[in-house]
Amino acid sequence: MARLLQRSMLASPRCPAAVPAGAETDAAMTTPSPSLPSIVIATRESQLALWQAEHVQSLLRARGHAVALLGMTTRGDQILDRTLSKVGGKGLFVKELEVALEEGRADIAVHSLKDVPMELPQGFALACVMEREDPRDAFVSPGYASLDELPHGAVVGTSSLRRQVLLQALRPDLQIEPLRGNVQTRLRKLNEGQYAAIVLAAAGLKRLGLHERIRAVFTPEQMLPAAGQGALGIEIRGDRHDLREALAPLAHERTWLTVTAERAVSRAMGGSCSMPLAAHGQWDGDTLSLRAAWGDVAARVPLVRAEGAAPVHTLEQADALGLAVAAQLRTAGAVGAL
Ligand SMILES: NCc1[nH]cc(CCC(=O)O)c1CC(=O)O
Repeated sequence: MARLLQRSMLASPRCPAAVPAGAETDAAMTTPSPSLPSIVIATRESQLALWQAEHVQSLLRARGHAVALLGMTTRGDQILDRTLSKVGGKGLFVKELEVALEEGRADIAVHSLKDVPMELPQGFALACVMEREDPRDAFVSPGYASLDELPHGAVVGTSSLRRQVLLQALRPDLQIEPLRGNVQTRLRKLNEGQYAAIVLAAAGLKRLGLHERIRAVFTPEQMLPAAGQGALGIEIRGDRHDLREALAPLAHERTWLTVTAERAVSRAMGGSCSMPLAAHGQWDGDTLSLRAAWGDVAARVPLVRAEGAAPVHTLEQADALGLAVAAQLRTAGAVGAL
């Protein structure tokens, strides 16, 4: 299912940040230039996906491109009753968008990198990675200010295996219950009283203007983020060289290097959302420090952790750091899927 979205349908008063200051008001900059490619963005229709697509739309418009959105529903949006890891994982949110790129109905797809499989299918490429939002996880609860305040045995909602094992490591007494759906659906279920607290990515809440729902953010020491969390990636068909130039100004080099290292850990471990895996990079000058954690929900294996650091200037160096940290994880007892 796909349809071209009208501007009026997308008006989202909750997300003023979707329009960078000055971008839409400067008529000279937003008048499409006939010499630049016009661009159709394929997007899911959750509020977060729309925010992200509109964000890219406004950045490209500010550079003189005519940009339209093509809204579509993916399998991942339809299957809401089962844990994603059981029904096919990350690819579920991207496949339909790739078909639109393949058929030329759209030119680019904007993704939360966290949801993008480590290896893109043949014929597709990541044209750029954009500046990262807050990569941390957020504690959201109407009744409690932090994880420490939760009473013994409290019910916490998350369907992420990573969050599940990391929460269990912090508080073995908690009862972790599945929680699916887009950000708004998850908040509604929390409001309905099914959970004492839930854990969500801070980035999604901030993008949707829902900062005030965040009671506490977990430090990476407490809850190591997922590879790519908080970063957006733009996917194109590999043969669309005409678009690479248009998208290059949207790239954020530091973020790209960081998430390349993080994603290399996932790739080396055969990571999918059926494997609890965290990978998070932080900079100290030109040195990238990369930490990773692996766990096994069923076997209740204690968490395996590894870390490494190296000066990183190229994507190859970032990738090598990720592979080295993955190798350490395996030495320490982590079992990859490959
Ligand atoms: N799996 C769903 C998903 N994909 C990306 C985000 C948040 C935004 C981001 O990480 O960029 C979320 C929601 C969440 O994990 O709370």
